[in-house]
Amino acid sequence: MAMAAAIVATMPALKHLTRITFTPPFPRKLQKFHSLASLSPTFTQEDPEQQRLEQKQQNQLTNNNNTSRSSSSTSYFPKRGQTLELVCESLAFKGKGVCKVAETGFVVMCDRALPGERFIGRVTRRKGSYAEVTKVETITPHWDLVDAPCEYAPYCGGCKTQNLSYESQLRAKEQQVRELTIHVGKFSDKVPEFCSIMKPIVPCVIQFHYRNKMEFSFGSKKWLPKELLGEKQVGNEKYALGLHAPGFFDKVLNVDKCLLQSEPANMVLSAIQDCWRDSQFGLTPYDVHSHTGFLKHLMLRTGRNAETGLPELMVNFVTSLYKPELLKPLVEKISAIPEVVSIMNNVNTSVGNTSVGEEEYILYGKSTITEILRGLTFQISANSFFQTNTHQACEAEVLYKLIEDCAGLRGDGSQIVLDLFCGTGTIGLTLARRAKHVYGYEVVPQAISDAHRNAKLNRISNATFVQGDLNKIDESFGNNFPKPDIVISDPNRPGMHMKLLKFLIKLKAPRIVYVSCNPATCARDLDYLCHGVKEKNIKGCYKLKSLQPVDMFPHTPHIECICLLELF
Ligand SMILES: C[S@@+](CC[C@H](N)C(=O)[O-])C[C@H]1O[C@@H](n2cnc3c(N)ncnc32)[C@H](O)[C@@H]1O
Repeated sequence: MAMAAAIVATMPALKHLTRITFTPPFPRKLQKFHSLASLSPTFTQEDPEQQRLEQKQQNQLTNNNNTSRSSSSTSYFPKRGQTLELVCESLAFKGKGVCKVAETGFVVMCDRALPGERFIGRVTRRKGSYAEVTKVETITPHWDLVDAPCEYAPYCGGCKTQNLSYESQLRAKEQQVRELTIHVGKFSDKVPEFCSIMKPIVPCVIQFHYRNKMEFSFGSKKWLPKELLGEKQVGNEKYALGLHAPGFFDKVLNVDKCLLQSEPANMVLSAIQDCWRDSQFGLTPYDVHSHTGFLKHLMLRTGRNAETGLPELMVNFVTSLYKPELLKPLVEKISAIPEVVSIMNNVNTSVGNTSVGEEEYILYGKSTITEILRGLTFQISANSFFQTNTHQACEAEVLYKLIEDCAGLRGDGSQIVLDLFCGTGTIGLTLARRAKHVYGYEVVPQAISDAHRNAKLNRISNATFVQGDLNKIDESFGNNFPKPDIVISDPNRPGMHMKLLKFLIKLKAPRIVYVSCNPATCARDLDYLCHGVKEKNIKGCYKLKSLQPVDMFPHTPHIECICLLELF
């Protein structure tokens, strides 16, 4: 694969606006990665391959349950529209409740059903060996019920488990990782070492205001709860700014405040909510049906000033056109908030729901914000990935400390590190101080520029970052770096591509640290690396030494895992 160093061309300043044009053709490819950053499940435009995989894994799990059903009831399959009385037993993918139909043991999945909850569900669709239901009515609530502090919690697609005690959330996540490791990863829990491999989940001490990045959508159709559906909404009252309501790609739940993001970010959100519908400004939300309208998304990102440690904020307006004069009143209002140091405009003319623009403009301040991590300073641009839980990743340093411990660098400066899916270089640069050289690979050109800038900023000269798509590697991949002693792989939710897995099996680096934000694809990839793929005549060559779940996302179904693999 020809991997070219990133080129992010900066065009001459246009009056007060700086225009940054991206190297084509990457934005099309990025759509799916960045839409995954959203909190709303409906907003995510997931890769069909990923959906097939999740479906397969779901079937594998439910098959396990469904094959243990009594033979008299194995023919049972509920009909579409049928109502059933159900009890939720546990949580599975995307936080869906796993329930069994009494006397048959047949498994159904229900969004927003929580462990212990008895409810009436209506069958909506058949999916492989199981069925999906929607909740009609709760008969008795779930165990460990707590009051959800957020007023939007019953509807919002983000915090699905806010009214489940945090201890129960942790238990459910730990159980989910364990089940996936056994059923998808094919690791036996009957062997004595299984208990020592599976580490208990690391909780997150701060359970609110932990997210440093939130992406809200502008919409022309406000989502309303059932009880308000009759209310007439005229003109701009129909407009909304918030998160997509689960199940509706075209309806937006209006939110004035989000308890997951920082206080300054909430100040910005509230300031924008106060005025964006004002007809004198002529601002319109983008309509996903007619493909008209101007405002698409609002991204708020919180960092910290490297000298003072105080919060600093980036505001990114994603619009369908480049019309900075329309944004001027909003820019004037929010630039008055002292924490706001950067206001960006990503212009996205495509009909897709992505927040990455083909062009990016600075409307106010600088084009990056900073964050401090393990004594290093990182500059982050609007479209670069950065771990979203600042406390767990940066302040308490849980995640990066665990990664460093797993990497187990000797510290004599003799070892080579390969940092796959390196983003802005955070993992590689924190390891570079103890390594001979770090080689990082990443698809987003902006993230690669950030990584170069971050290496320079921290006076690290033993790190090389290269832009390229790790799903498209060919035989030549690996020719440009020496054999690594340690591979770090930190992919997005779809996990690693088969080409990359094959490369790693052939490469045979002594150690792999696999950092994953999707325990399902993580289990699949661990299975390939450790057990191989019979049909493809690929032999696995790694032993799973430890699997450590970390809660980076309280109240949401997401789980982070750090796995250590060693060559047998
Ligand atoms: C979970 S993030 C990890 C980033 C980084 N390791 C960190 O901790 O900040 C995954 C990264 O993989 C990148 N990525 C996604 N798909 C990729 C691909 N096919 N090839 C290379 N990089 C990819 C994303 O842009 C993102 O920066």
